[in-house]
Amino acid sequence: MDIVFIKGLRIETVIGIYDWEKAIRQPVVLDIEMGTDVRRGATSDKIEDALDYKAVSKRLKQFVSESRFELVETLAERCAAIILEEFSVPWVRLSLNKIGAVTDAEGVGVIIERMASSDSIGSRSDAANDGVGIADDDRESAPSMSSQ
Ligand SMILES: Nc1nc2c(c(=O)[nH]1)N=C([C@H](O)[C@@H](O)CO)CN2
Repeated sequence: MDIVFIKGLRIETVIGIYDWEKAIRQPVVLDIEMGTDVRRGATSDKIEDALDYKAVSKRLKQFVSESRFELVETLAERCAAIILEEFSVPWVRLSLNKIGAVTDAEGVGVIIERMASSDSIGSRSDAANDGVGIADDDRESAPSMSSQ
């Protein structure tokens, strides 16, 4: 199996077990590996035949930034479920790092590995690759190299 990955996806969210944490937004960083077969996309050279890491990133940014959970475990499980179900990924490994949560630690969090249930494999949903909700970040032209 091949892997499409997303590394260092930083998203602000409401997360934590303490009352003060429920009143602020904190960053979490996701590292994701998604099992796939890249040969179809490599053969056609078309994004329709590939697992679109940008579409996955966009969906997770939307979900995580709007979510409110106490445990990193819960947020990680929900993100993995979105990847498996909405993008027809058969296997995912997801690391969720709550950076800054523990003084003197680079990060804390969870790493989970999940597989899709056998009846959902192969039933790719529309959300996976239909370009839903294209935002400014989804421009087809190259981003400006200007620093302003
Ligand atoms: N296994 C976990 N342990 C802890 C969590 C968590 O989500 N999972 N959360 C906290 C607090 O919210 C902490 O991050 C605040 O600094 C403590 N332990």
